[in-house]
Amino acid sequence: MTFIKQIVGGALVDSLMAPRKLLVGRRTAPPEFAGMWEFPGGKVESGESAQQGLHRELAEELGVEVILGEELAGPTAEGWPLNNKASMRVWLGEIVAGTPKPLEDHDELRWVCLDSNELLELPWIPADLPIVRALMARTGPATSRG
Ligand SMILES: Nc1nc2c([nH]c(=O)n2[C@H]2C[C@H](O)[C@@H](COP(=O)(O)OP(=O)(O)OP(=O)(O)O)O2)c(=O)[nH]1
Repeated sequence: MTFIKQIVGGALVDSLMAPRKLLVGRRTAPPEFAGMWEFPGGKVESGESAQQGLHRELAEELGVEVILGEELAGPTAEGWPLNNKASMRVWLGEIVAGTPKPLEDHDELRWVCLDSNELLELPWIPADLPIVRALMARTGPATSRG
C-alpha cells in the first residue's frame, strides 16, 4: 500500500453564507513552488485530525482563527491529488479572529473575487487548478449572493 501524505488547505472566503472573495497566498518555498499561489495550509501531523491540522496551520501561517464550513470534496477520500505522494483535503472557512498576515511560507496574501478572471489567471500551483475551478463552481451563481 502506498502511503499518501495528507495535506490540508483552507479555502478562506469573506463569508461562508455569501462567499464573494477568496484569500490566496503566494508561496516562498520550495524553489519549484516559490512565486506560485495556493490555499494556505500544510501537512497534517501525527496525532491530529485533518481539521485540527488545518486550524493549526492557519494559525501558524496567517495568525488567524477560523470556523470551517463544508469540505470541498475531491475525487478521493484523501481529497485532491497533488502528486504521486500527496493529496489535499480542502475546507471552506471564514476568519473569526485576527487579520491575516504572511507570517510563514508566503510573501503575499490577496483577497480575490471568486467570479473574476484574476483568480484563474494567477500562477497557481498547477495541481490546485481543478480545486479552484470546483470552488468557483460551488460558490458561483447557484449560490445566493445577497
Ligand atoms: N499548503 C498547500 N500546499 C500545497 C498546495 N498545493 C500543493 O501542491 N501543495 C503542496 C506543496 C507542498 O509540497 C505540500 C504542502 O506542504 P507545506 O510545505 O505547505 O506543509 P508544511 O507547512 O506542513 O511543511 P513543513 O512545515 O514540513 O515544511 O503540498 C496548496 O494549495 N496549499
